[in-house]
Amino acid sequence: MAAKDHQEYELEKERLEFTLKHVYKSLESFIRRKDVIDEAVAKGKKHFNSESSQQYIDLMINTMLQDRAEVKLKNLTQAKNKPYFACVEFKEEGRHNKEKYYIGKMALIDEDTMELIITDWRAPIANLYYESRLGEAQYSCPEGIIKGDLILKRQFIINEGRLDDILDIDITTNDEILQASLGANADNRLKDIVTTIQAEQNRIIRADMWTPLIVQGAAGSGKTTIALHRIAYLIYNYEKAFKPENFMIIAPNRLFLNYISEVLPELGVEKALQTTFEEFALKLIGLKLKIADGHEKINTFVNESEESHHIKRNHLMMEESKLKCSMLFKELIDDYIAKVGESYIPCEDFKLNQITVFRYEELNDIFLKEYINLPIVKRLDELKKHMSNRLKAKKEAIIEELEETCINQINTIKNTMEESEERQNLIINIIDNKNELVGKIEAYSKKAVNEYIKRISKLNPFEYYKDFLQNHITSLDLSDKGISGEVIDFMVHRSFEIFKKGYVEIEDLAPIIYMKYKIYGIDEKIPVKHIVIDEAQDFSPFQILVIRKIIKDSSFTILGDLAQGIHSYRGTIDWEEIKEKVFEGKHCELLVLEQSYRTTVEIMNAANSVLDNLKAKNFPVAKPVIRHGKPVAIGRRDNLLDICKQIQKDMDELTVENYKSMAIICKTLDECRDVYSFFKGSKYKPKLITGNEKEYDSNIVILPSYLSKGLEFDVVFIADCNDENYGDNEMDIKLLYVAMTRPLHRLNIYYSGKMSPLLQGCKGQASII
Ligand SMILES: Nc1ncnc2c1ncn2[C@@H]1O[C@H](COP(=O)(O)OP(=O)(O)OP(=O)(O)O)[C@@H](O)[C@H]1O
Repeated sequence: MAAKDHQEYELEKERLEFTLKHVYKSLESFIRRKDVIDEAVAKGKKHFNSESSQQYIDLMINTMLQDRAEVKLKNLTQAKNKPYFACVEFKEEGRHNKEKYYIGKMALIDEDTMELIITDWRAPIANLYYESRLGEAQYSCPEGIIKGDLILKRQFIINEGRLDDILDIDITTNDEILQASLGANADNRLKDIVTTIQAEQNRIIRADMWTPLIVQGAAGSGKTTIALHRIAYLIYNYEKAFKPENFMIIAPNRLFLNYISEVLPELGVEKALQTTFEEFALKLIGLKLKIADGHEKINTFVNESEESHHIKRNHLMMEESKLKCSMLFKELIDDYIAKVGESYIPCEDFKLNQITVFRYEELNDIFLKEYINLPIVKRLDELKKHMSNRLKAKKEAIIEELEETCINQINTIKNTMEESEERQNLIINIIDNKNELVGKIEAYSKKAVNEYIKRISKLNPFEYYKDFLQNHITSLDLSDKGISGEVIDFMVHRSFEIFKKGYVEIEDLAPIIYMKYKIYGIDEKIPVKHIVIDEAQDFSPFQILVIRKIIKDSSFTILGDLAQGIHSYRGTIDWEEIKEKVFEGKHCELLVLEQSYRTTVEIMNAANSVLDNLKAKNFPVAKPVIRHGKPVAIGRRDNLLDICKQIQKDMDELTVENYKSMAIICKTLDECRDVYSFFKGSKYKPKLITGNEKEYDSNIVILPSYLSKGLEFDVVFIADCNDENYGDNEMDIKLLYVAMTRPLHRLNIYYSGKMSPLLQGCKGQASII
């Protein structure tokens, strides 16, 4: 239905004009205001005098105002096109009048009358739009729960300031706008979904900031999208307490960060921190370490050959990763650090001038017991205070004793000798000796503590880690923990081979940070209050624990999908472990998202049938939103070359159908390279993704399945899905599942030779091409 056919079209059109008038008015006033601020900042910078603290404060304030004005201007400019997307009409209990609230991406208030013209989607009352049905409804806000009657829920389609459609809705799921939005084609970036956030997603976005939240969400359930909306929501609601820089997203790689980079600015959030675990870890460790390319390892695993020594080596590499990422490894490091502590201070008494100030046992007791909760090096600082205080008291007593001895000696001389030059010289000698001794004691006492402490040899965290591997772990028998000596020997040997080349692996980062945390303490100020971890199934509990320990008092939103855990050998296989080991019994919410929005029923059902091959499943299966499309196409071709030729033909047809983004997903990087050599001269100019790209800037890509996680495309071609590439094992099942859940609209699977047995379940519903 066109907007004009709606019975309240004139009324809504008038409202839109009224709103736009205010948007323009506000925009003009902000442009003027910003000009003034810009001038003040420019002046402040030009005449900056570092000695004047007032000038510094003024410049800081003006720069902050300038940032805010920029965001506001950007929001207002967006609002010119689409000032709001919905409205609710609500009659609060006990009030006579009903009120209409127009909900948009930002709030707008008439500064003369203080009338609320647009309500921000993050405001408490906007909850009515996302979660309530018509009739009795309520929402909670800082003042408590507000009850009343929800009379109207209306969506608007507004483009470039023009009212194109009006839709009165009740049930929030499955509405027309959601269908239209899901049916649209993907460009190469994730987008905001404020208009169509679903109730189950809304609950996650608005969940309490301080309760750790884990979200197990099926492929395409909107985890990444809602993680970003949650940040925008928290920044809005905690605006007074926190700045955007207090929020940090940790994602798997730079390419992914680039892919999601437009959502936050679209939501009016500019400065939230975005990083990968590797970057974050390297900064914290502070040493010049290089990280080995993690994709090589997964590529080795997915490339598994039939040769037994390769199978064996891959198995040992997986066991090594598993061990380094396990909580057992953390406990072994704890034991090692306890041992380091036990022999840390010199095994000798602390003396001054042959007089014992502290016995070694006493010192060690203070070091090991009194300050056990401090990092080792920080304990030394406390120990130094004890030593200095005791030394000062001891020194004063010694000097007093010397003074007394000196006086006694002089008195004896005076009583036993006649006044003479010799007696005078003797007394002067005694005084000089005493003064010299006092001087020596004073001088030595100044450096005695430091000299004692200097005898302690300190290693840097990486050296401690190497020592732990080489000397501690090799001396242990961990067979009762299921770790064979062979795995330990392999781990140590392989680790040192990598270290010698100047690299560490991602698995080494959490242990090295943990070493630093326990031995040195982390002094870097990390001003982060809330951490969002996306694709968290690829993070080990140990990694998350380390983040939690070093960014104290921060809260967490952790989102992932165990079904996509292709790095499960170093990731998480059960959220309960994170609840127990990372949050140590603290109340922690685990929410599940089953509904999947990305793809069609046909594609999701086919992907689910692949997942059915997994023997042990500890996660709910994705349920597609009702959106039908073409059946999944499966076809056999003679070889990879023929598959490429077929894909090129498909691309020609699908381009005519207006599909913009397409991906050819292969199992391995080598296979991707082969496919790329066929396509690189073609008009499609695809980009080969190898895992080290920082920018996501192409509509047609060729990539290995393990790098496709998190991304989405209008069309996906899987090549080559034969029984050699995708066998009936956990890794292959997950890789194929990830690849099959990437398309929005179309999925064509090609194989040469024998079809993968994993496709048996979906073959019946597929179209054979
Ligand atoms: N409420 C919604 N309204 C409209 N689109 C939505 C909604 N929720 C999710 N989507 C769309 O579904 C797709 C999948 O979202 P997203 O990538 O955030 O899911 P995900 O759970 O992180 O997926 P995966 O784990 O498979 O990478 C995106 O295109 C997103 O815009």
